[in-house]
Amino acid sequence: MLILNNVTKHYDDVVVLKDFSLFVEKGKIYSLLGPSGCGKTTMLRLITELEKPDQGKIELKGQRVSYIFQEPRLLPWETVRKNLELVCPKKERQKIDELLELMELKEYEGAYPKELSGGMKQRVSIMRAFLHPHEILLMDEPFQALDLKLKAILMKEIYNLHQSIKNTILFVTHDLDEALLLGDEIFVLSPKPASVVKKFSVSTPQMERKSEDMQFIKEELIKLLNHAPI
Ligand SMILES: Nc1ncnc2c1ncn2[C@@H]1O[C@H](COP(=O)(O)OP(=O)(O)OP(=O)(O)O)[C@@H](O)[C@H]1O
Repeated sequence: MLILNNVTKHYDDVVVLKDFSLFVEKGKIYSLLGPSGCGKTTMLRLITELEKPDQGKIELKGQRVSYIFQEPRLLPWETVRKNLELVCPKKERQKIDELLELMELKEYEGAYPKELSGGMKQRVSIMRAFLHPHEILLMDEPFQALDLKLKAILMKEIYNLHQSIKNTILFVTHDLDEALLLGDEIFVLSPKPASVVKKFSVSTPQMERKSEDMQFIKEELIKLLNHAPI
């Protein structure tokens, strides 16, 4: 469980979050859908404790946090394998080989980040986030720079990994289709200062979601977002 209780955060005279509250249950995927600049990244930074709220409280209850950023952020002077080993406890290193196989990057384990394409680097950073011991995974628009095919593959892989370790995922995006494909719960955020405008639960399992089944929620989301263009 993760609770944000009436959190307020401002930078100089800009109020980014005001009385922001969120209740997150263990083991679910939450899509947080909100317009650009509404304060999504700020909220994630507060959860990682990189920043402190001005008011309110964030309760992590001892859970560890892992993070997938918008861009890969790998250590450029280390190989793919070393980038992964650095976050992975020694006794769990066999997982690195399993993941390299799964992500079809085994033959690149000795390569340096500059030798990889953007999509390959983002795959390594996804592996790294899953190898880092955690209960809560924060994903900050991780598919932004990727083409549609790779995005679909990675979303499926992230879902499969989530199913195997049952982590809690907070997935921040401004892409309606991404939010609908991955979330068990979808929270629509207002423009800055962000607040939760509406919540939707999606009961259809992720791998069985077809666009026609999602049409109703999609139309509702579009109506809400039309008041806050994304
Ligand atoms: N360190 C900072 N100092 C000053 N202002 C900041 C800082 N970090 C964020 N902001 C401001 O806070 C607001 C929210 O930024 P944030 O990055 O949290 O939004 P976001 O919803 O993640 O945006 P995007 O979808 O474009 O990534 C923006 O107006 C931004 O300029």
